[in-house]
Amino acid sequence: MSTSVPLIVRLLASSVSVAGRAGKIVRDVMSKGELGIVEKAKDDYQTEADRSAQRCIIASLSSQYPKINIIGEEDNPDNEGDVCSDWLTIDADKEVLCLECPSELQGIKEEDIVVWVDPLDGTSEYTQGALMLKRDPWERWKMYLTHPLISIKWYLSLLQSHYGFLEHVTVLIGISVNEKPVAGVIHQPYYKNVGSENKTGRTIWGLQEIGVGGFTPAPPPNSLIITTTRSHSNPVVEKALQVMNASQILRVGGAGFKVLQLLEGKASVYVFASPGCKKWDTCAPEAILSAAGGKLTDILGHNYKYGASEPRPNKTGVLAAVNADLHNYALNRIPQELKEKLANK
Ligand SMILES: Nc1ncnc2c1ncn2[C@@H]1O[C@H](COP(=O)(O)O)[C@@H](O)[C@H]1OP(=O)(O)O
Ligand SMILES: [Mg+2]
Repeated sequence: MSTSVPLIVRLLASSVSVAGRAGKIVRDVMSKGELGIVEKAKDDYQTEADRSAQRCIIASLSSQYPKINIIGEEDNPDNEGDVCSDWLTIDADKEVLCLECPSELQGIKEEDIVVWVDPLDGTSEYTQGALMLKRDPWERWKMYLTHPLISIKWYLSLLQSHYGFLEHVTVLIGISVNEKPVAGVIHQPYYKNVGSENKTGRTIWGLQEIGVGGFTPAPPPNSLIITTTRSHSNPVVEKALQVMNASQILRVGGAGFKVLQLLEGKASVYVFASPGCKKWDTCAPEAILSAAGGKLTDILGHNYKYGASEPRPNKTGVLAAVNADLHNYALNRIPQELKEKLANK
């Protein structure tokens, strides 16, 4: 790859390619059927796909950009296994390589960059999707036949919803400079491909001042549709949803997938009034959403910082919207008392 291409553009192009490779690892681990699930903390799981996809991304990026600080969700002593040679990806997306470099980012050096990697956002949805994919079709029918109270319609919708969970899974690579997310990649390994011939997923990228690519963003819905967690709710999260006066609430997995819903016009605001998300969950989604004209902050309206020494947890939740007006609307609806509760946790 030519070094005459500005660093940030090269890094984004490399991240697009390696995210696709990591997505293939995520699918391969699922196909082999041995997920190797470990509970890292309460309700916080890790699988072989998280571990291998992270090793692929970090080894590939650090071999090309040795001075960049790369921080991954699965950075821990249990994740120091070998990196297969065919995981090492030094390709760079050709379309991204042709992008103009934003003026503010022209002179930056590797040392100024921190990359936040979530190799598999939506681990709970990945493991639940696996449950239905793995089960032998005959076992499934036996389950139906031996439970006469389960109607065929109910059974089919259960199957559908479990398959659907896999679309919530994403690979996230967020690029920050001077503590601010400036570029990012969201790769969806199972985009419209469960049971179909398309086995490549899709990759969406964003770059500050330039915009987003990989798909065309859609305008927001006409009424207020909120997207939020399906697996990490609690009474404070529910209270913050209630006050929004929304016409519909979508409950889906993963920070990456929720931001995709905003960009695709399926929802207009993402509300999560709880700790739980970490810097690697929000860096790439925030960069892409901002490049598309949206805004992502905590529930108090403050920006998260993405310097290497920042604490990993996003303790004061997530509030994101497709534009500043909707963000402001949602911010004003959240009661002061709820904001204080989160700030003092
Ligand atoms: N309580 C929690 N414990 C662990 N991870 C959480 C928690 N809440 C949120 N997350 C992370 O933030 C993402 C978005 O949250 P949610 O799906 O609940 O909206 C999750 O996919 C998960 O990332 P990951 O799947 O990478 O561990
Ligand atoms: Mg995550």
